[in-house]
Amino acid sequence: MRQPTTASDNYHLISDTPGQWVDHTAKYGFQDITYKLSPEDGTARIAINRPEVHNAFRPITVNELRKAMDLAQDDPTVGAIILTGEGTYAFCSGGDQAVRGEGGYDDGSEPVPRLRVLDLHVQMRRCPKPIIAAVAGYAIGGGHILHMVADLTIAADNAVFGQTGPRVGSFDAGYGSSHMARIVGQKKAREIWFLSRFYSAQEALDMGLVNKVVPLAQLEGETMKWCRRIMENSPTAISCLKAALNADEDGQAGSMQLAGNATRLFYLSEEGKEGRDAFLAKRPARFRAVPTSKL
Ligand SMILES: CC(C)(COP(=O)(O)OP(=O)(O)OC[C@H]1O[C@@H](n2cnc3c(N)ncnc32)[C@H](O)[C@@H]1OP(=O)(O)O)[C@@H](O)C(=O)NCCC(=O)NCCSC(=O)c1cc(O)c2ccccc2c1O
Repeated sequence: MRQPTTASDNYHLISDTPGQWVDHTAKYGFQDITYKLSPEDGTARIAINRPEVHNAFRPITVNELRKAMDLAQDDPTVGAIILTGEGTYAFCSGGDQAVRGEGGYDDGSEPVPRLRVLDLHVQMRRCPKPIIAAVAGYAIGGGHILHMVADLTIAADNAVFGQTGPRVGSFDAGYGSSHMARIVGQKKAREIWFLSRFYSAQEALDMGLVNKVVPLAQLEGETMKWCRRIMENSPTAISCLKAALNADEDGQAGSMQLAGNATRLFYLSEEGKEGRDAFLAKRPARFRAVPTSKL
């Protein structure tokens, strides 16, 4: 008699080879990040590339990340987005303290100092495609928040996680606090912020901060395996699930994201199209005559 088995999902058959990356960094004039696509896998790879400061971000970096996220979101060939850091020593060490000015980060690229990374967080939440953080080395401060805001995190066994805000006179009272508490619970979130100590990859796994820990050499392959599996699945189902999982935490904006999915699906239905077609033909709509109106 056949026995039920976890292998019946065929997950073990999915390749964990690295992506075949095509580098689009120069095409978009990016200087602080790299932007690559693996067309065969339908995956975009966005990486912070400031190794001299352990991939700390300045306004230029954040604005390039926002642009790259837009590119990946609007590219119909992309179904999964990897967010990572170049090199193996740091995913990201947070906001670049050397350009922390009065009232925000200021590298001279914008007219006023801003905390633009908060806009990036919102953009990542609203992106209908899954974002997977691949973390090698330090994910600290604002870098730690970036991986938390991503939908999934694969960590290398050399990863180190933590907040430093209270040590450097900063705090993130947005997703960096509330989303963290949803992930690890209120007591643990208070510990992470109030003590500002660092945690190993295994400790992060134990508290649900990351999805999987793998040897450093397997980080890219494992991340690609997750992306390939996601690409096998229904993009609409995944997009609606992301919106649903965000919805209660994101309040009205979260409901709106979910509602937008509903409207878009309705537009694809015969009933939705009948309303448009009737208006354009200047005739009464016959909603009840089309196959999708059987509620
Ligand atoms: C990550 C480290 C623990 C690594 O330590 P290590 O000893 O290995 O390396 P060094 O400290 O010697 O660093 C080498 C080199 O890099 C520079 N550097 C590292 N991180 C940064 C950084 N974040 N900003 C600027 N420069 C950095 C370092 O100065 C060295 O330069 P040299 O010229 O001396 O070679 C350790 O580096 C570390 O603890 N880094 C700082 C982590 C940190 O405090 N990050 C900022 C937290 S606050 C934040 O990120 C933040 C950002 C936002 O945009 C917010 C927005 C809204 C609300 C809150 C925000 C927020 O809190």
